[in-house]
Amino acid sequence: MNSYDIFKKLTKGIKFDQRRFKDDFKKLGLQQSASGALDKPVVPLAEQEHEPNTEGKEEKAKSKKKKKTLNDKQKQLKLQQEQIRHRRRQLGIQVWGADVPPPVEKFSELVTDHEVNNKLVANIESQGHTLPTPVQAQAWPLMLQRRHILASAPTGSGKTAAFLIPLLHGLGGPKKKGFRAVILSPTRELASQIHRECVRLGEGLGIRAVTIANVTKAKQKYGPQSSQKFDLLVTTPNRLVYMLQENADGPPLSLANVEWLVVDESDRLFEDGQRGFRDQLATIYRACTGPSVTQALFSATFAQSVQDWCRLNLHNLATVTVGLRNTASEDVKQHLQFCGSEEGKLHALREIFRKGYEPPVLIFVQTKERAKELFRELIYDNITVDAIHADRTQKQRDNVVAAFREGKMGVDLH
Ligand SMILES: Nc1ncnc2c1ncn2[C@@H]1O[C@H](COP(=O)(O)OP(=O)(O)OP(=O)(O)O)[C@@H](O)[C@H]1O
Repeated sequence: MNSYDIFKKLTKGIKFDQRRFKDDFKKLGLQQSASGALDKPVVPLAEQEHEPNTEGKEEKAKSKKKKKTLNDKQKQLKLQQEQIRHRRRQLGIQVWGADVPPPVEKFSELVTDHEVNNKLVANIESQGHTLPTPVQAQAWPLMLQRRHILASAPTGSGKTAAFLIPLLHGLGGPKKKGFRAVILSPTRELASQIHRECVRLGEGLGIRAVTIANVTKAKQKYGPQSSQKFDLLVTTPNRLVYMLQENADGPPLSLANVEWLVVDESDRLFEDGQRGFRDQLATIYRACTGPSVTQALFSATFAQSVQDWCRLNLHNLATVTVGLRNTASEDVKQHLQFCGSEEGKLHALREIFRKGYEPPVLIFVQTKERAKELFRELIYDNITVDAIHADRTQKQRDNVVAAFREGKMGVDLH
């Protein structure tokens, strides 16, 4: 026990006048505080470390608390991310790209989390759908953020509504600015189908969606001299390219105000086929001269060439794949029939029909010549069959689709 300890013990509870006993304090090695009250003794630095430093303790506690909050936040974030990954796994969704938002779980989230018009959500619910399909669940939040997207999901997985809902939301309502959204589809029939769906989903929003039935009339209706009272165009690329060809007064149709460009069945449109879709697409992209054009490409299969193009041309692209890449829908039963030769195909087909079949039946062939040939063969087999190909008029094509939809025709050739 040193002198200070002894002094402390002896003077416990007593206050000293430090000014009066200044010399004694000095002798004892005690320090005077500014207030004049007995203070801590001057202790060498080495000893100070052992002194209980309450200020440091507080800071340590604060930083510990801060660290804990940070850790808690990180843990929460990790948990959320794991939950999102789990949900994507459950839905068979794979995503690539930075900061991809979580998939939506319910239609109502579109209203609560993404400020989508109630009417639009009511329109999709009124079709009897209860939950978003996987491609819708992931494409909606992405497109609502105006991200470029490349999505592949099986046939019949609801891709049309996957791009239509964000598009209709983005357009908001009618404006007299001409076309602000363009949807490209490889065939006129598909374009009409998308247009029908668009009208159904957009009911009550006032957005004017049109499709080109006749190019000459369309030039007058949608040209620069028109009222510009239209917002969305659904068309095949070749019709649109025709409408973009310059004449003496400039192009008959302007895409200068386009904000959205959607390519449906993008893998087919990107094929290096005889119809040169790529060149047509390039012409259309060039005509969309607006300051910001969000692009969305949807298809049933995943094509590497399409992804390469998107990565090269679209900033901050998000890629979404539903199911295993390039596998058929699990809802479709498939059967592989070996036919041996070209002629064998017809025999095999006849055998299938002879055994009995349940209409409607759709047969896809490679070329219009093949469609014509097969049509000529089947028409004599007492089968109600018709064909759609590029040599048929729009009226004929529409009639075939109508008869097929109404069940008046058993077999349709494409
Ligand atoms: N959320 C949903 N729940 C149930 N059915 C839906 C939903 N959304 C769309 N559908 C329906 O699924 C069917 C197929 O949709 P859609 O034609 O959009 O598929 P798709 O993926 O575009 O197919 P394809 O690759 O053949 O063009 C339609 O009848 C559509 O009304």
